[in-house]
Amino acid sequence: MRRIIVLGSTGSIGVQALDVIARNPHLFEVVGLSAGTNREKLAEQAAEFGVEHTALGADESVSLVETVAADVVLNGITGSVGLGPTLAALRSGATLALANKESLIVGGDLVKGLAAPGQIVPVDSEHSALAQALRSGTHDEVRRLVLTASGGPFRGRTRESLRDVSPKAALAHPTWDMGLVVTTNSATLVNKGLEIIEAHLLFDIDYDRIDVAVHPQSIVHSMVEFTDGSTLAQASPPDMRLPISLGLSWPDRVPGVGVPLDWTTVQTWTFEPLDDSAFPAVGLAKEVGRAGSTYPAVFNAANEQAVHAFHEGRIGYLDIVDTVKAVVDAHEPASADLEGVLDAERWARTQADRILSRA
Ligand SMILES: NC(=O)C1=CN([C@@H]2O[C@H](COP(=O)(O)OP(=O)(O)OC[C@H]3O[C@@H](n4cnc5c(N)ncnc54)[C@H](OP(=O)(O)O)[C@@H]3O)[C@@H](O)[C@H]2O)C=CC1
Ligand SMILES: CC(=O)[C@@H](O)[C@H](O)COP(=O)(O)O
Ligand SMILES: [Mn+2]
Repeated sequence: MRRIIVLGSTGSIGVQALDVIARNPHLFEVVGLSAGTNREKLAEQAAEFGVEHTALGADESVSLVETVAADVVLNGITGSVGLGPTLAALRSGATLALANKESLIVGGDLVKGLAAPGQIVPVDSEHSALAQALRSGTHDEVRRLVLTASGGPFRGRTRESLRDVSPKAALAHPTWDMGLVVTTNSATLVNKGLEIIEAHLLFDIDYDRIDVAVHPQSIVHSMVEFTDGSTLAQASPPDMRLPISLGLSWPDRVPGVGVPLDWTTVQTWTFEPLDDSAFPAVGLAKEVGRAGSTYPAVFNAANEQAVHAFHEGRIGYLDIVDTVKAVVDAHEPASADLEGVLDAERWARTQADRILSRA
């Protein structure tokens, strides 16, 4: 029986994690829950799962992780505000089931330096797929990683045709039902950029050997190409409960958690290259990842500001990545210790807000 803390329990990842747990009471027990502001839903969940310890906000989430003993902390918080809870989870010695990719990306070596080997289990679907495929070979046998991308709701469009797209259109993800920020990031392809940095940090593969293939069906969740020319892909219908369950029970699988593919009906899986001119965020993220230091934190923080401005109707879709690029270009890297990262984030948010107010 594993004791689980679910951070961000009221969100898309959190609710699906509780569904997995509710269906497998012989495997998991919830010992702590946290949310941002949604006190009512948090209280309902605590009552349903008989949980004594709850927290609201990032600071209380840190205290929760520090005071409640758990085997696994699932970080399903959205945004880089999840950094403190990620660091606390690693310090606690629990396994960190990581959906909150932002904390790894902004924390970089800081997060990696705290993590024992195998302590971080990725929940992001692509990285879960890679982790599963990587069980089949050694690090030296890996030639490259290929992350699949759905392409988002604007796949096939030119940059100019995207100038006036609405927030509602950006939230119409073709294959996944997720929270507002990650869904918007899928529409700009910033999500795939963040995921390249996440893959580099998790699996120690250099950026030249991490590629993206657009796969609109979101059935193949990513692939590992090995040195002998063999490629292993992980495939399953798009349902986050599978990678979430692996995050909670790694290295074991939870029987029945997902519905397998149906091989008795005709289906077509397609793959195509990414259009870098319409979606420059992936190339920019690779540059940022290569530059390292405080650049990834700045990239992410500027994006978070821009995404919120877009949904408040203050800027257009194209302004999101244009703003991120302008902030990254203006950044002077600093030491990437915790203070340095937090300073760089504050600087990036202020800088982004200045640019956004003129957009
Ligand atoms: N949803 C998905 O399918 C996938 C998500 N991810 C990643 O998982 C993470 C969560 O995404 P998702 O579930 O979609 O997001 P949601 O917006 O649906 O949920 C976010 C959760 O974080 C909580 N939260 C927000 N701010 C704080 C804070 N300051 N302190 C504590 N909790 C906070 C929210 O609480 P409240 O309800 O009170 O606001 C909510 O529970 C993101 O990093 C995302 O990129 C990765 C792959 C797939
Ligand atoms: C489900 C998941 O892992 C998301 O991060 C997903 O990858 C988003 O889809 P895109 O491929 O459109 O970014
Ligand atoms: Mn993903």
